[in-house]
Amino acid sequence: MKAIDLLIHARWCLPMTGSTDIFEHYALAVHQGHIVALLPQDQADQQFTATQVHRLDDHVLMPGLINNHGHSAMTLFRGLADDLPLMQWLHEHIWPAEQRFVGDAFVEAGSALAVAEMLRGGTTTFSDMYFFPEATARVVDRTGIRASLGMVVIQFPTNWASDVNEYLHKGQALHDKYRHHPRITTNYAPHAPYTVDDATLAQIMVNAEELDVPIQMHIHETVSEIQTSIDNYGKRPLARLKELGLLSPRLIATHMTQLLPEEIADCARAGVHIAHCPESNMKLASGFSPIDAMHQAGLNITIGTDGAASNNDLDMFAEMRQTALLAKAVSGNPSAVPAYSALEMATINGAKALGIAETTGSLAVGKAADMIAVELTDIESVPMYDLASQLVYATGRDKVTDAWVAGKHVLKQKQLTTLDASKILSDAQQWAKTIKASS
Ligand SMILES: CSC[C@H]1O[C@@H](n2cnc3c(O)ncnc32)[C@H](O)[C@@H]1O
Ligand SMILES: [Zn+2]
Repeated sequence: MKAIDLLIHARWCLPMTGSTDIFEHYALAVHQGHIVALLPQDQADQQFTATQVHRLDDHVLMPGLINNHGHSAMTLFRGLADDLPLMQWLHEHIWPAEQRFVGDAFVEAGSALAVAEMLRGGTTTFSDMYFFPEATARVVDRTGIRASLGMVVIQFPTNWASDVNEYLHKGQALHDKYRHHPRITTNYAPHAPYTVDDATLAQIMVNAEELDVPIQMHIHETVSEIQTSIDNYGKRPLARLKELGLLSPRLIATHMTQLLPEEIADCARAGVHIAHCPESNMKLASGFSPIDAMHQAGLNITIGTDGAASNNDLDMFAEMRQTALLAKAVSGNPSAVPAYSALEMATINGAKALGIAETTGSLAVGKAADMIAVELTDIESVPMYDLASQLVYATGRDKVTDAWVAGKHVLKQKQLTTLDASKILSDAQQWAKTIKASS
C-alpha cells in the first residue's frame, strides 16, 4: 500500500483529458499537490492508504474552471454603471471612478471579493488585467487560488503608472518577483489597440518572447473600435496587429465580436487564442462573437467573465451556458459548441492559452490537483443521461460544493477555508459607502 495525502471517491469523474469518457465510481489519488492516479474505487482502496479520504457519492469531480479574462478588483464597481455602451461606460463612469479610488487597498479588497466569488463558483484559475497587480498577487498567494496576472500597459497616466516606461518597469518587477511562485504566472496586458501605440506594442512582443509569457488584449470588441482604427491608422485593428507581428500563439485576443472571414483565417493560421466573454459582450451590446466559425476554423476558444462591472458577476457556469447557447443562436447551427466543447473552453483550452496546460486544466496524472466537486443528484439535476449536457445546460454555480487547488482544500462543503468571508463583506461594504458618497 502506498501512503498518499488525499483520496477522493467520486460518483462520476470527468477528467477532460481528450475523450468524452466519463468514469463512474472512480477515485482520484493526490500526493504533494499532484494527481498520482485515477482508477476504479476498489483498485484505489487496494493500492493507497490516504491521510484524508473524501466520499463524493452524489458528485462529479472535474477540473476547476479557468476564467480566462477579467479585472478582479472591479468587483467593487459591480452595478456602478449599467446599461451603457462600452465607450460611454469607460469614459464617463469607469475611468473617472478608477482615477478616484483605485490604489493598493482598493485592489486588495476587490481581488479578495473576486477570489471568494470565483472559488465558490468553481473557478480555480483566473487571468487578470488590472492596476496594482501586486495587491492581487498577495491575495492569490494567501488564498491558494491560481492566477496569471497581467503586466498592464495603457497609454495614459493612471494611479498605477504615469507612462509606458513605468508600466513596463512595474510589469517586469511583478514578473521577477513571482517567476518561481507555484501558482502565479504573468502575462503582458496591453489594454487595447486604441490605447497602446505601435512602438509600445512592438516592444511588448519583444518582451513577451524574452519572458516567454502570453499577451492578452481587448481586440475587436465593438464596431466603434474598428471605425476609430480605420480613422486613425487607415486599417482595422487586427490588420495593424498583424503588421506588428502580434498575431501569434502568444496572443489571447479578448472579445473579438467584429470579424471578417479572412481575419478568422489569419488568427487560426497564426495560432491566436480567443477569450470569449459572452455576458459582457451582451451587456455592453458590443456584439456577438462568431464562436462557431472560429471553433470550426480550429482556433483555441477560451472563456472569461470580464470584470464584474460589465457582467455583473464572475460565474463561469453561466458563461459556459451562454457560450453554448449563443454559438447556436448566432450561427443558426444547433450543433455549434456542444456541451463537452463548452467544458473544454472553460478548462483545458484556458490552460493552453495561458501556457499552463502542463500544470492544470484537466485531471491527468502528473498535473496539479486543481479540481471541483459539483453535486448532481438534487431535483434540478435528475434525470441524468449525459454528464456534460447536465453541467452546461442545467447546472448553476450553486451546485459547486468543494474546490481544491494544488491539492489544497480551498472550498470545503461550500465554506471558504482560506478567506475570511465576513471581513471581505465588511471591506466591500466600506468601499461601497466611500464610492457612493462621492458619486
Ligand atoms: C489596463 S487595466 C484594464 C482596464 O480595462 C478596463 N476595462 C474593463 N472592461 C473593459 C472592456 O470590456 N473593454 C475595454 N476596457 C475594459 C478597466 O476599466 C481598466 O481601465
Ligand atoms: Zn476586459
